[in-house]
Amino acid sequence: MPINSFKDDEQTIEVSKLKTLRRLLSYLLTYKKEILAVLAIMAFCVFVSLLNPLIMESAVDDYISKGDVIGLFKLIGFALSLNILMVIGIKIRMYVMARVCNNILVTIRQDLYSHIQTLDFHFFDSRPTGKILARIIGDINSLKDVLSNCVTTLIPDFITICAVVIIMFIKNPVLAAASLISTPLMAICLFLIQVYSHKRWQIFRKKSSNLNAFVHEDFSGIRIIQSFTAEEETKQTFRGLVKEHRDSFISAIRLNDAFGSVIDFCWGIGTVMLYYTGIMILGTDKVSVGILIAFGTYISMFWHPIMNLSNFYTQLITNISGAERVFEIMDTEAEITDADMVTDIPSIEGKVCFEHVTFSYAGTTKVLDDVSFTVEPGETIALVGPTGAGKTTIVNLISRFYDVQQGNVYVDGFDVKTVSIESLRKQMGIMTQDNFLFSGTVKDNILYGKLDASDEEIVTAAKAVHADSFISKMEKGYDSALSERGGSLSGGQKQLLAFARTMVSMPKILILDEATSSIDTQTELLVQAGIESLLKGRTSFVVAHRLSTIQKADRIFYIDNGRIIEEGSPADLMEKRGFYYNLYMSQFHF
Ligand SMILES: Nc1ncnc2c1ncn2[C@@H]1O[C@H](COP(=O)(O)OP(=O)(O)OP(=O)(O)O)[C@@H](O)[C@H]1O
Repeated sequence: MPINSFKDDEQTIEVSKLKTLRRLLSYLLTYKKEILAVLAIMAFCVFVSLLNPLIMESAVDDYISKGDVIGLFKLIGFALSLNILMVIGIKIRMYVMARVCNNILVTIRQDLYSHIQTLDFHFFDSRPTGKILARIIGDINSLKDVLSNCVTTLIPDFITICAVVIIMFIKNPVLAAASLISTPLMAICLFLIQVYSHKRWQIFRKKSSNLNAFVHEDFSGIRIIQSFTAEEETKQTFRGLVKEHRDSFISAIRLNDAFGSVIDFCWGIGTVMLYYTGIMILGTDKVSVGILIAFGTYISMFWHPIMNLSNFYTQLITNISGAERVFEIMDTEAEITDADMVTDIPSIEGKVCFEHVTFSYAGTTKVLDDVSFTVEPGETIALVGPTGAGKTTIVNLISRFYDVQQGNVYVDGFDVKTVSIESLRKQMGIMTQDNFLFSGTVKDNILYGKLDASDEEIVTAAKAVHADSFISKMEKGYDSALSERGGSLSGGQKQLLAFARTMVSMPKILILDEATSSIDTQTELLVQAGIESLLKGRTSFVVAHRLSTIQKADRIFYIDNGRIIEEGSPADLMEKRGFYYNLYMSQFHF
């Protein structure tokens, strides 16, 4: 997957608008009863509005012209009652549809969120978080009106148009043909406009997404920006993105305006033709004043729904690209998934074996090249080597965050591709340098390691890694609230808390990827002691640049250029005076 950033527009897959709309509308099926009720109300409203011109015709031709005042008042009373009922019906319809549509948005949002959680690192590596947010929030919001108007506009207006056309042709084909003469012109113009309009709205959504991605990235890194006084540069980038966003909107909205103008123009032609023809043939046996007045109403009853439909269509064109973007992610399949008929890995001992593993992220440059090793249960392995050598990649493959292209990774003799990912990762504890903490209490954060952990287990884990002392000093202890990413804690405290989170899960395999980098030397000694006692008999992989943290490792793998080029106990490697020895000497300046 190519890497996308806020600077690049996302590449979306072209899907037919009809297919997208059908898929969106399928969500309405869950609310059949509500939709049927709304349609029944709408049918009543259409019936009343179609009856109104006939009542008017009758009022003129049957009552006013004959001076029948009582009859006229009765007719008005009847029409008034029907119209009041129609207004009540419209209110109920609006309430029901608002509820249905909001429920559907909740469902789509939940579906999308759940699906994104199943996606693997490849997906998250390839796009900024802000662009994912844009789809979950903005794009889904844009679907509300489309859904609602599909039921309240599309169906009743379509029925109204058909009914009006039929009534007009039944009452007087000549006047009907004159009134509708401009419809073919309208159809051609609207078709041409929509082709360009859809493209422009797609561009607008991509620009919104870029802006979202930038703002998210910018505020996530605001401390860096302020410390390097780079505010002016980021302001300029922001200005550029806002301008692109605005321009793309203006370009798209300009075409939207064209829809209304075309309809107004065609409506005007139809009205002129109706009255011209009507006046020419007025007084002949089939054209009375009442019919001409009724046609005047019918023509607006024909063009009003057309205008509504065109507004709906504009809205559809504007927002369908949001639906396309939402469904595109829903259709994205994780590359790392459980195989068919997968089984859970049983409780493991912790043996890890790499067999001729070759791996690359993008399928081009080899990051690991024919790596083989076996680690026995309970062994502590330190991975050292220059930056970018492939240390993190090795530990990522053990947890199956990526799949190897060649060779195999085994845990307790099970190929990691053949067991369920959940059962595998549940038995591992992974700590990275970026120890992400969530907003919530200290306790909530530790519970992420084991959701059903008791208070006692939480405190034991925290004590084991010496996090208990600083947590107890906090105002509310384990119930103290943390801000986003643990912003209220020091770097070292964040790491100790992340340690406690990992410890509480009692993993059989522990991965510490630069996990002690923010801890001061004094704390590091304490943590080291905690880890040693707690992880006795557990397999652990420690990626470390600070060699002081790995002196008690059973074996050290020196990685360079995706290969293990030196391996042995710390003492053996020191004696060998090879790569590790040189690294050690350079760090401790002997
Ligand atoms: N998600 C990724 N997508 C593409 N390439 C990646 C990704 N992660 C790492 N790489 C590349 O793979 C190579 C190995 O990276 P890795 O993180 O395994 O190195 P490392 O030895 O852990 O480095 P460090 O000590 O600096 O953490 C690097 O060249 C890096 O640029």
